[in-house]
Amino acid sequence: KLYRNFYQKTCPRFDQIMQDTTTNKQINSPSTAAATLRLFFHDCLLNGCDGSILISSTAFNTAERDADINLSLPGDAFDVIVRAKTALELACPNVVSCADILAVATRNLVTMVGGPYYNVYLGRKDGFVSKSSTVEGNLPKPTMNMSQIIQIFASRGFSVQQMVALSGAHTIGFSHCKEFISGIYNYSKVAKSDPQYNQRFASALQSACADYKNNPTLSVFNDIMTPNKFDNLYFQNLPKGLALLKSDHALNSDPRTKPFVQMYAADQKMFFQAFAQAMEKLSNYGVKSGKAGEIRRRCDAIN
Ligand code: HEM
Ligand SMILES: [Ca+2]
Ligand SMILES: [Ca+2]
Repeated sequence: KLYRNFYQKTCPRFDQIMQDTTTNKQINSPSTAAATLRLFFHDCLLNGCDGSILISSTAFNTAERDADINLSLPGDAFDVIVRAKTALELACPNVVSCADILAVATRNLVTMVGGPYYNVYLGRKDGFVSKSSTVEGNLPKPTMNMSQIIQIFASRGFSVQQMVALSGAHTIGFSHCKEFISGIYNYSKVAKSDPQYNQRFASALQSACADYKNNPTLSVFNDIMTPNKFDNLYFQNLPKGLALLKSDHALNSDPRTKPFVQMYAADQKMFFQAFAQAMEKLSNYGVKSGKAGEIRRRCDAIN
């Protein structure tokens, strides 16, 4: 259903325009890569990779992006999509879908910050449905237990190993204090084999988040070692007690996921291969073709 050179005839400058737009945006706003990767993940898990996350609410419909969990999706991620769409509409009107733009922008940005390249096949149509009421339970939350998280991925055909590889996305970007605040005060000292928060890390987080109730924008890097570089340091941090979210910690303590954490911590090449494969699979998940979708004129509204 998807093709490597889908826009070759209809929009020959597609690749170039995508490359220019993502590069400019990332240079001017370095948080764009992580923002867009999370946006893409949240798009694909609901209704497949169909740009449903890009739709704005109207008087008649509260859209996915206004569900609680999506309110923290940064404006920079939406902005890079709007910029690419604007440039593409000038070059080849009514041809390129917002879903394709989001998939390619994500790949370009991941590669730009040091991550692996993977192929993104093209020809996705944009979906007609985006409802905030369908979001709950369909996206992982740090408070879920590992069985719940595994189930969210398994129901979409992703193995435990692929879920762990995809979680390596937390090698870039940040989390708001409210996402991990409960863990940094009542963390317990446990056996060396299963460290929870490193004590100094927990105190640093406590001071970084001291004022979070007054200032809900306070946030901390997901990977304190190399926050802006896509690498395997996220996995190396976990056994050291330097994971930020409860769900990150859990990857290293649950026997189902720990072997993969160890593997990717030891070997960045294996992580990159697994991540690239899993991202290619995610990019194809639930894509729409034919009458099941459309080419949106604006990414934030159904035609
Ligand atoms: C495994 C279960 C997962 C859970 C529980 C989880 C949860 C979270 C939470 C709570 C945040 C912080 C959001 C904020 O405060 O703004 C976050 C950030 C992020 N997540 Fe996940 N996530 C998971 C998996 C994934 C996957 C599979 C990807 C992508 C393939 C991903 C990509 C990201 C990125 C890139 C950020 C940083 C966003 C930014 O800097 O703007 N996450 N995640
Ligand atoms: Ca979607
Ligand atoms: Ca990193």
